[in-house]
Amino acid sequence: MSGTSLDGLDIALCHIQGSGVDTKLNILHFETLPYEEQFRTYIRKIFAKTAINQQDLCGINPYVAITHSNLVNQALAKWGVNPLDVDLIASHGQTVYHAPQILTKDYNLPNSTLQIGDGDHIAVHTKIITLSDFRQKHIAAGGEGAPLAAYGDFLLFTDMNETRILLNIGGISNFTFLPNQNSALQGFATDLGPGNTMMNQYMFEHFDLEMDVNAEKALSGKINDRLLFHLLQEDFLDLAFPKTTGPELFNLSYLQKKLEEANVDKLSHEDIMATLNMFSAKAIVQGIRKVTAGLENIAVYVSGGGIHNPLLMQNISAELPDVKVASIDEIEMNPDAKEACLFALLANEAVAGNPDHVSGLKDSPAVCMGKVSFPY
Ligand SMILES: CC(=O)N[C@@H]1[C@@H](O[C@H](C)C(=O)O)[C@H](O)[C@@H](COP(=O)(O)O)O[C@@H]1O
Repeated sequence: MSGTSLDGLDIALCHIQGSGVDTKLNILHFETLPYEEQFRTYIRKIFAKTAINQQDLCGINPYVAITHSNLVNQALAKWGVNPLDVDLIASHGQTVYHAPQILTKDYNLPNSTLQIGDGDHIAVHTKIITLSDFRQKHIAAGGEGAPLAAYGDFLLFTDMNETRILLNIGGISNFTFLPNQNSALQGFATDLGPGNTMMNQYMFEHFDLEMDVNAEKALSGKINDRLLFHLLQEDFLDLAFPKTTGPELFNLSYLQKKLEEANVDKLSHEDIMATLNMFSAKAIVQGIRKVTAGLENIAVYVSGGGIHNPLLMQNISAELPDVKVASIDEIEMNPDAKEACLFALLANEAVAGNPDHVSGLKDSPAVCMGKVSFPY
């Protein structure tokens, strides 16, 4: 899995038995192998941009696949695993544009999303059968191509008594709502708004750093309430669930527009980072509050890069004093590995499962996803 933050490729070697609610998934190895600067520079040329050079897009598609193959081969060598012992690769690829109609407002064109890193190249370079391009069938069957985490979350983490919110804070934040098994409610998943993406973009632009490590910058700044108020004025945040978004909306132009609307000047970079941090927390908490009203025995289990931002986690917990907020570690899943594992599970469902397994989910079409590429 490679997400919006462009930090590296998340590689999970999973041993899977069974399918559907009987799936048993064990993580044998997990590692995030960092990207080199050249890779990030190429992706940034086309990532979430409306105008790009087509020759770049054409070449970056196999380049992503070859880079990912090399990283997978490196990981297997490091773990002492023979590629012939690996049944399948599930490759999410790299999202370069995510365009639901709510973003484009062009209703002649369907919802769309584009993940590059061609599966045939991965199969040939790793000699492992590869499933890729998971999001297209979700759209073909009526969805927005995301969040796909719903499927794995539903199969692996539904609990008898506890109502669970599985919150993933990547570049964009999303959650899967999993009512307990005795509830008449149905589970579903939705994006919420920015996770780390605006903070990361700001750090890159002004400090030439990939992220605000340990929230150092945000912790030394002061929240500007006017800017925060304007950041929160966005139609997307008020739309009904489910909905999806990306850095196509939540980016530095968005921040610039809000700075002008708020008419504040002389904010330090640190103040802006403190405000962006609270903006992500509030967008997340507002989303959670919409589903928790009137419910008891709720736990929020967090995964994704955001869990390493102490201020973000503190801001979220402080706004949810009546709800248990914990790392997804607590229900025996590595918070960094979760999304990679979920794609392994999707691939398992495609080859051994049944679309009916996920028919209990609301607003997530009951389909098996992924396209098959053979090495020879
Ligand atoms: C359209 C798209 O690509 N969405 C992904 C989003 O997909 C998850 C698996 C989903 O569909 O349920 C992911 O959570 C996030 C993680 O980002 P990173 O933590 O890797 O930065 O990136 C992107 O928004």
